[in-house]
Amino acid sequence: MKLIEAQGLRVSLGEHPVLQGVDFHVDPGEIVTIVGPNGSGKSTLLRTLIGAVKPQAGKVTRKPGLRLGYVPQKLQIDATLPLTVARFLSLPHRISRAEGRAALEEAGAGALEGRPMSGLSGGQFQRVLLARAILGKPEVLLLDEPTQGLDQPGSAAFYRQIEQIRARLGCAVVMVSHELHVVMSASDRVVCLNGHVCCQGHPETVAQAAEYRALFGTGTHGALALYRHEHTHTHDHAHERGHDHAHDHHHDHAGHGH
Ligand SMILES: Nc1ncnc2c1ncn2[C@@H]1O[C@H](COP(=O)(O)OP(=O)(O)OP(=O)(O)O)[C@@H](O)[C@H]1O
Repeated sequence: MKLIEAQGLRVSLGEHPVLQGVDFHVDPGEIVTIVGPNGSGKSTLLRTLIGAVKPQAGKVTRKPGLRLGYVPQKLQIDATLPLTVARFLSLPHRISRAEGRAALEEAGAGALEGRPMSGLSGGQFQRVLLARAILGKPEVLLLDEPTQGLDQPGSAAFYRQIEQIRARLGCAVVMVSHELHVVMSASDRVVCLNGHVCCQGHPETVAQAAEYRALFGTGTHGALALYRHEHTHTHDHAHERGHDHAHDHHHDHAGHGH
């Protein structure tokens, strides 16, 4: 059974049509990444999936009793509220110190326990929200641009943490990300959104798709270079005729840059 299934979504915000004819689903345990240009409706899709935005047409079906963990891109909290990270985690359900620590550790925010919420950076804040989401033992974890502001090694480390969380909880993960290079290798499925679903599938398939290339160009170093690279590897040992060929392509693309 699918954890979440959306069919024919149409969402307008104010006068602005944001999503049209969007179908989307989440299977148990999979990592799905939503990519797309700025303003393409990625955050709106996540918010519609969790029920925070009502679609004008279409419907979202969630498995009855589904446990969701949602980490928004931003969340306003009152800066004058004296609230430590540990206290924030035990609202509204009390948790033990050990549970709080373990969740922070798992979210990559181990050192933040005693810090005031109001003093956290955007990235630290999201880690704390992730820790809070983990405490709810979600079946689906939805993350809106969780690697924003991280450098490349930082994001790669973050994706490894997400995979560990998935392995331990067995949860599905739906993420929005701009970081094509890292995303492509960390996802089971990529959905490319631009108001509608342009293309979707296995990361490699999407990276090669004409619709994806039209949006992101062929200068997405990582995404394409990564796969060229893997491709040459498989041929390295095989000593096939195709080897030089693949190798040439690799340089070709790297050379084209943007
Ligand atoms: N409350 C709102 N009222 C009117 N328009 C809105 C509202 N919220 C978002 N929008 C518009 O809807 C469109 C989609 O926004 P959304 O945040 O879903 O895009 P996104 O793909 O997540 O963008 P980004 O990559 O920049 O985060 C944008 O053009 C945005 O300006």
